[in-house]
Amino acid sequence: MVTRQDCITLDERDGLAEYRHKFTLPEGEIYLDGNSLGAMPSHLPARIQEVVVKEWGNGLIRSWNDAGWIHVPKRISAKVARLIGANADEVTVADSTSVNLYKALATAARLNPDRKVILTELDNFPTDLYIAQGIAELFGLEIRYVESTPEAVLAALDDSICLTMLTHVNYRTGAIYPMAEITAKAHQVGALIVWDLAHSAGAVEVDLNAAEVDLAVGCGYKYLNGGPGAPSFIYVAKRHHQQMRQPLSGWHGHAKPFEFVLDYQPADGMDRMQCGTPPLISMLGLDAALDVFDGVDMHDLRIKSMALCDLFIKLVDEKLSEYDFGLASPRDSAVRGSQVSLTHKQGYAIVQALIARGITGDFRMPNILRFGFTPLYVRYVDVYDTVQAIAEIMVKDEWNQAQFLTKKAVT
Ligand SMILES: Cc1ncc(COP(=O)(O)O)c(C=O)c1O
Ligand SMILES: Nc1c(O)cccc1C(=O)C[C@H](N)C(=O)O
Repeated sequence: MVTRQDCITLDERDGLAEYRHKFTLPEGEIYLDGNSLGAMPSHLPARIQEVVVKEWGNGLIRSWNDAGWIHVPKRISAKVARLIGANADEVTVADSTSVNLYKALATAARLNPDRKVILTELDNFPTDLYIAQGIAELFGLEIRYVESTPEAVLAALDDSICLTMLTHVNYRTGAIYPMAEITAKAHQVGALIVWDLAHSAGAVEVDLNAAEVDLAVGCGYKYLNGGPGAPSFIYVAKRHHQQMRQPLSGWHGHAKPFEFVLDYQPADGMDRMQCGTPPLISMLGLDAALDVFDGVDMHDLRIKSMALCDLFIKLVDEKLSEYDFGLASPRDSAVRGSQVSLTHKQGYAIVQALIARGITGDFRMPNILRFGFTPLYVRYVDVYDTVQAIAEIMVKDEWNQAQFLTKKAVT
């Protein structure tokens, strides 16, 4: 049996423990939803204040040059690139994940014009599917949906596929696809691949270059902690840069934006993936947030992430065996991201009861209780206290109250 003291000891020995102090979390709260919205790095308010008051308020339009605003996307891109195994000139930060998916899918479709099928997975995150549906309509493509398993995806890859779009770490279960194997098979049949790294970047080790990935997108406000609605990133392998054309041909993606010429002429490299004026306040928030990763070895982070998740599963086995919980995530940490999802028919109410106790996870339809373990700020003792709290909620039927049973509009 794992004791609370065992967990405290693990925290004392944790090489990443000091990083928790770089975040501001509400006193007494256990936050297990960094896979949806990352926690706030403590230095962010001062930096945002400086951006607003000094750079905007005082520097006004001059700050594009004086404060270097014009170079911000490039600076951030280099920080993101390190976390996903890419070169700095293969990444740019702009827009939302949905918009970057739109650009990525359209770019891939144009790079492979003779093929007619987008291959994707049934349990992909809805925005990915909706964007693919929009692209399919525009380009006259067909979408083929397969079950969200590596086997189903590998079996469906044939020479009709134009592009494959998959989310590397499944948002509901946390299952990880074998990126290199699937990418290699896609290439064998002449298809391109677009990976969504929303639940991977900053949470698991990703090596886009080693896997020879064509395109990828990812989110700035989850494990990268950039703040609500922080811009996202897009990656395109260097070998596609010459031919790539994205459809959102805005002036920030123009070769000479300040010459104000009549015709669109795409900029070289990833600048081409820009569209309009970047949301600077948000961008600079992400820029500052990424500094938290300075000195973090992604391998160490992954080891802690796996240990937190394994501990959670072990404690669930020990303390919750009589309450009809299921495990929706893989038991094998090698194929599981930085989250663990349980199933329970009263999942929604149990999550609400936990939130009322100051422990934030979330609920995903139809019956999934989702717990994200962000290794930079979640402690082993938090894992213990969470499972202990679930056990108490079950023993006392604490979930069975009107305010926990009524679904909220946004969760
Ligand atoms: C896999 C995945 N892709 C994309 C998104 C979000 O995209 P956007 O930031 O455009 O809302 C999410 C979560 O919101 C997600 O889980
Ligand atoms: N992006 C979100 C939002 O605008 C509102 C509420 C939640 C979110 C999320 O990020 C959800 C998240 N991507 C998920 O994995 O379910």
